[in-house]
Amino acid sequence: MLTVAGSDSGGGAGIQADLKTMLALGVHGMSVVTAVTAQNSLGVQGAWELPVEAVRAQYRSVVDDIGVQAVKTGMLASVELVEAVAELIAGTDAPAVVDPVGISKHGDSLLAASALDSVRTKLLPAATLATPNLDEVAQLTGVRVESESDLREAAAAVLSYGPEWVLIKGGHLPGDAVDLLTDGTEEHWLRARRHDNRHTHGTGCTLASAIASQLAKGQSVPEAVAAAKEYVTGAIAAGFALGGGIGPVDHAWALRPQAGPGTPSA
Ligand SMILES: Nc1ncnc2c1ncn2[C@@H]1O[C@H](COP(=O)(O)OP(=O)(O)O)[C@@H](O)[C@H]1O
Ligand SMILES: Cc1ncc(COP(=O)(O)OP(=O)(O)O)c(N)n1
Repeated sequence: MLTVAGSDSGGGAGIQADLKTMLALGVHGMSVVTAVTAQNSLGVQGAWELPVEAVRAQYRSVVDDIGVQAVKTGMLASVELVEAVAELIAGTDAPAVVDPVGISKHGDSLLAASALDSVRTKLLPAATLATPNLDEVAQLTGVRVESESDLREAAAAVLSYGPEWVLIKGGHLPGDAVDLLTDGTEEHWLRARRHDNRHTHGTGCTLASAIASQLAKGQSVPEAVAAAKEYVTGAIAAGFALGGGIGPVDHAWALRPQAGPGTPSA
């Protein structure tokens, strides 16, 4: 499986979260790095994009020789990278999970405002599944979700840009962690108990790469999302208290059920 995303030096989100998730779920992980961030549990201290040429070359190297069963996209940073990646995934015969990463949990921008229109008109139409969080829904569609009852309106607004499926992540709402998956016909509500654990850095990347990993194994979109929700919920429950701020989820939780949550060493 292939992730096209930014690097998080702290290892909680981005490429690092994606590769750990793929390993935990038993698929071969490959990566196209779009940007490098200096990032830790306190926030993003710096970000540098790679040239479009470097992103295209990484993608072609992997796809033309090894092949891919599923692609996941994350931080794309700029108009140029969004448009190049949209073209690459549209030309690849594999399901694409698009996580339209806009802003980190700490409020740091990971996408230029000027790129929003390209996300709407080029990237989302190339997606098998888009997985926006509530801030990204607001940025992309103007719909402000304040409760579970607004999730349908948000899903319809995102679907109008052309992805086959959308998963609206309600993780930022109070109460249970409820997400809505729909293709405009079928509706699947995914509900998990909210874990009162502040160490949730990387939840969105982890969920999207878990979904793509399950798609790579041949599951349908609803099956892949259900399995991925279970994986991310376990990873949040076991989250690590690393650093002085918001620590990462525990990507390896399912590999060491005996160890119990929250006992890692950096
Ligand atoms: N505290 C929590 N307990 C359980 N599940 C959560 C919690 N926070 C988020 N989730 C779930 O984690 C997944 C990622 O959602 P979210 O955190 O909203 O994404 P993002 O990282 O993109 O902001 C969703 O399935 C959401 O419901
Ligand atoms: C390099 C990089 N990519 C994406 C994100 C956002 O990740 P996400 O899973 O949404 O987690 P939070 O930032 O919300 O904790 C990132 N931070 N860095």
